[in-house]
Amino acid sequence: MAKMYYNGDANQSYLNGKKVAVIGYGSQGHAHAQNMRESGVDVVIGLRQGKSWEKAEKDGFNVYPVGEATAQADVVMILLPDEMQPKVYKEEIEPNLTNQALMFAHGFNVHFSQIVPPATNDVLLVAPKGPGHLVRRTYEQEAGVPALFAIYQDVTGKAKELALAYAWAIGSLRAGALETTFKEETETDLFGEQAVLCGGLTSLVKAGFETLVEAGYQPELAYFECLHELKLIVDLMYEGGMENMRYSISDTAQWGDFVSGPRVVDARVKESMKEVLKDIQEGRFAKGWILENQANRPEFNAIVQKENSHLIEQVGRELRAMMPFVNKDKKKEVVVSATN
Ligand SMILES: NC(=O)C1=CN([C@@H]2O[C@H](COP(=O)(O)OP(=O)(O)OC[C@H]3O[C@@H](n4cnc5c(N)ncnc54)[C@H](OP(=O)(O)O)[C@@H]3O)[C@@H](O)[C@H]2O)C=CC1
Ligand SMILES: CC(=O)[C@](C)(O)C(=O)O
Repeated sequence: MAKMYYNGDANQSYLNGKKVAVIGYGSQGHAHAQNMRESGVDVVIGLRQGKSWEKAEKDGFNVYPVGEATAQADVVMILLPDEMQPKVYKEEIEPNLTNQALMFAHGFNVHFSQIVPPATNDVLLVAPKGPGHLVRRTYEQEAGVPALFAIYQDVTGKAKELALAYAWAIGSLRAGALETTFKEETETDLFGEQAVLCGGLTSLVKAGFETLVEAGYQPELAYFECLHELKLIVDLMYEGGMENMRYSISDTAQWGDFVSGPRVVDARVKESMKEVLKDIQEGRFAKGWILENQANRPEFNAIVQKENSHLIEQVGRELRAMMPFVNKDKKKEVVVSATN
């Protein structure tokens, strides 16, 4: 087993007296900034004028243009959208670099040479293995999201100490951190989000939903069966593996799992996964994503429109509106129709 790092492995005072500039205040940025502040770290935010700037100010942070935040910091954590990073780095971060440590939460731009850091600075990543809003929510629950960390360049000899102190400050060492490389983090993160977590899962859920609806079953029933219940099943796997989930479901469901699962996700699926991984490893995915953004996202925007109008999304919106507890973190007034 690889070595996992936990709270006791970090020099928790390493960031004392140091200023961390979090560049970006979105999914990851708001979580890192708020968690670090509560861990006693001096945090400033680097942004452009806009909704994030207003939100960060409302959350009590000192917000500066990216260059100014970079210039005053000892550590710069870039939490901008991957496709925005090269331009902002070139125009606003690089000109303000002296000896700051440069940090990322995903290795994409360094690994695919969209950002070439100076040889004079520590360069590292701390990548929580989970959505930013859960990095924040679990921190508040005295828990944390596990993270990967990688050292790309260690000029000071302190890069690993910084990585562990940072992972501690955002709460990830409560769950554990694993050392990796920029290449391994980038390739596995892209693969996981494409073939399993997001791409694979949404395709499977939609296929299941469409199969039931096309066979004449009620869309609401198909939603509950193929999407809503998924969280309940995955929660059991999260808590105790597939064994725990299988313990909790019926033996009928377990038998169905064993005899039908491999028919749905058969050998062809694994072959497709290997092709997806190869596209990532050989840079074809990265090239396509970079070009899509350079062309101002024609395909991306069209697919978003199509996906959001899928029947499963329409049905889901209606059902979730009647289940405000589903989004307990979002304040929703319960609209109780006269017919309820
Ligand atoms: N989302 C996740 O859960 C995870 C993300 N990551 C990585 O974290 C990094 C950040 O991703 P994520 O948090 O999802 O990003 P988001 O899209 O959620 O947030 C991006 C932030 O950057 C700001 N921003 C965008 N463009 C600019 C600009 N030109 N100048 C200044 N600020 C700008 C946005 O502000 P504005 O309001 O102005 O648009 C926003 O605050 C990425 O490298 C990603 O791969 C890693 C693990 C998980
Ligand atoms: C949440 C996460 O880690 C992802 C799916 O890789 C991402 O949002 O980049």
